[in-house]
Amino acid sequence: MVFTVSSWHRQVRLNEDTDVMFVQLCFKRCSVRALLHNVVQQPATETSTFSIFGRFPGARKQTSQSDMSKERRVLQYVLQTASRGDPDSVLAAVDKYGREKEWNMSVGDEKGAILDRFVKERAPQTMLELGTYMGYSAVRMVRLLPQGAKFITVEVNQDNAAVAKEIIAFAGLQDRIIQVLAETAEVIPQLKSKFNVESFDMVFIDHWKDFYLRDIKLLEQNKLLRKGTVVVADNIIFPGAPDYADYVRTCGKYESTFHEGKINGKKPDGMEKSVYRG
Ligand SMILES: C[S@@+](CC[C@H](N)C(=O)[O-])C[C@H]1O[C@@H](n2cnc3c(N)ncnc32)[C@H](O)[C@@H]1O
Ligand SMILES: [Mg+2]
Repeated sequence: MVFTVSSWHRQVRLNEDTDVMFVQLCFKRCSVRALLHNVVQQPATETSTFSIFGRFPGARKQTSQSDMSKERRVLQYVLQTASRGDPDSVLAAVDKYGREKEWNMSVGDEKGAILDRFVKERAPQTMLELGTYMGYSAVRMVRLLPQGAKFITVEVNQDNAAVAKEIIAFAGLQDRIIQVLAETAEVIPQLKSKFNVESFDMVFIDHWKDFYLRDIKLLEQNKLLRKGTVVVADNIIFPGAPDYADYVRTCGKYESTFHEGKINGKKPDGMEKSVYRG
């Protein structure tokens, strides 16, 4: 059996013979016990993908509030405190929960405001997001898109995608967002044929940081970028995507600039805006 273990910035494959110390080295902030706990909970399929930070399909049933995943607790808070059909109130609720109760890896309001500016400036008719998570950034961007714009967001974790679906519907944006449950490398080559897009005016990259470089190259190879496409990548400083930042700044294909913004008002981070030269 082969397992894929992922955190929010790294993914490794392992099998029964993999040295646990190797896995722990790959995930410095995670205890071996946490990793093994998740390995033994996996159903015995040939290949399994799971996150060390979430609950997995087929894992224990949630029987109480404290047993719920963090993402489900955020969803519950949104449903209880935001106003149905009001995207701004949904964003405010996710931000408030993150600040006052439990942090989550949504882009947040400080970097979100920078993202808002980029979306307004570009006014994309076609947009792709890599990494939906709970749908916060999708709601954030789609509320500013011109009517009739096509917005596709890709997520590999089905629990996250399910929470995002409910948050997006509560915000009233279910008819304006195409949610795709897939691994980005698998779906990028199929975007043209399956979703009838020629290329994207804007792309937001915010999935596992090790995949940024692989996936921007895939977007280039599949001719999904064109002259003027704005590619925005989050978490350039923390957890960091140094190989990606180096590529967009030095390969000559992009006009690239860094935009600073903190995580939760504290931790230094920022986004890279790279305009494809075509
Ligand atoms: C940082 S979160 C995205 C946050 C979201 N953009 C927001 O700001 O609201 C990263 C998400 O990317 C997903 N992900 C990671 N690698 C992926 C891949 N290769 N394909 C699809 N989704 C992936 C994770 O499951 C996680 O939900
Ligand atoms: Mg991010």
